[in-house]
Amino acid sequence: MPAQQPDRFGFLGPVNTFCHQALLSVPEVPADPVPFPSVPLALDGVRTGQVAAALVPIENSIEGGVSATLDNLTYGERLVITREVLLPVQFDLFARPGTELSQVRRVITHPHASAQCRQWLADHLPEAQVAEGGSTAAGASEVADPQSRFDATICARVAGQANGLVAVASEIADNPDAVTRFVLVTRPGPTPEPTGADKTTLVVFLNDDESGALMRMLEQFASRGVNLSRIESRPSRLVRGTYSFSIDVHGHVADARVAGAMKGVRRTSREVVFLGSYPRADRVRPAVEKGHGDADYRLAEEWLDGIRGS
Ligand SMILES: O=C(O)C(=O)Cc1ccccc1
Repeated sequence: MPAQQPDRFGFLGPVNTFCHQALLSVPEVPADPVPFPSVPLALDGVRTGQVAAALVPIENSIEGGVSATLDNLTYGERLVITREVLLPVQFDLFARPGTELSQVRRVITHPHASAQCRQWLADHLPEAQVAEGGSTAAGASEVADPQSRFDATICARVAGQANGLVAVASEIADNPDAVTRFVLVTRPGPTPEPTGADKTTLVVFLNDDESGALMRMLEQFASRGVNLSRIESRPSRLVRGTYSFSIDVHGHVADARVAGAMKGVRRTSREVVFLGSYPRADRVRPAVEKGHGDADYRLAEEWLDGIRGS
């Protein structure tokens, strides 16, 4: 069993991945974070107590959700998100010194990096084979090996330079404003206090044989003025041909309107997985619609208690 580092945080490594950069951007992270070669291994490191928490990518603004993270959090032993970190990402094509762009035949990188440079690759390296690496920095370290069968990698500048590579093309992302969202994940414990600018992540398994089940689930949020910032379907591993919905909700489970919506969804769906309430990275506070504030719920509760004589 790997050494226990209960005061340290893990991340998708090796050093100089985007994930590493995102972790270093959080001021209160303990020193010496621990690199893991994949998202499942980083999350298992948290489950076994090897590290206290791990930062992993969950979504990027071009390619969408990171399935390795979404599925592991849904089906693996329960973990919760306690924080999110947003990182603008820029990609360069790095190769061993002396390599020309025209000589690049084989590229290795993380699939989310190649996906975000798809058009550039089609325009500039239409014949190149692009292989999947565990991370962008792992790709850089592979290409740095003179015996490597790969000629180039798509990675962050810091990863290319740290591995002694040179940029054969710079800023090759199809969308220069791409942002990746990372989440800090821990074993279940106290939910972070509400800040007024929070997010809640849920996975909902609907009753698939009921027509309109998705619409009724969305109504639970809409009727309480609760906005969603992400909803995506993933194939359900429980019943073939069915899907779960991974959802980010604006608000905290301590907000009465969010709790009310969650109870409504729980009553009317097959299963709901709570993956945590945590502060929003952009600190934007949602406008609470009239009649949906905590005080409104409290007054209505007191009114009903009065009627019931309780
Ligand atoms: O491979 C990395 O560097 C990561 O942190 C995963 C990733 C890959 C591409 C864009 C953002 C994050």
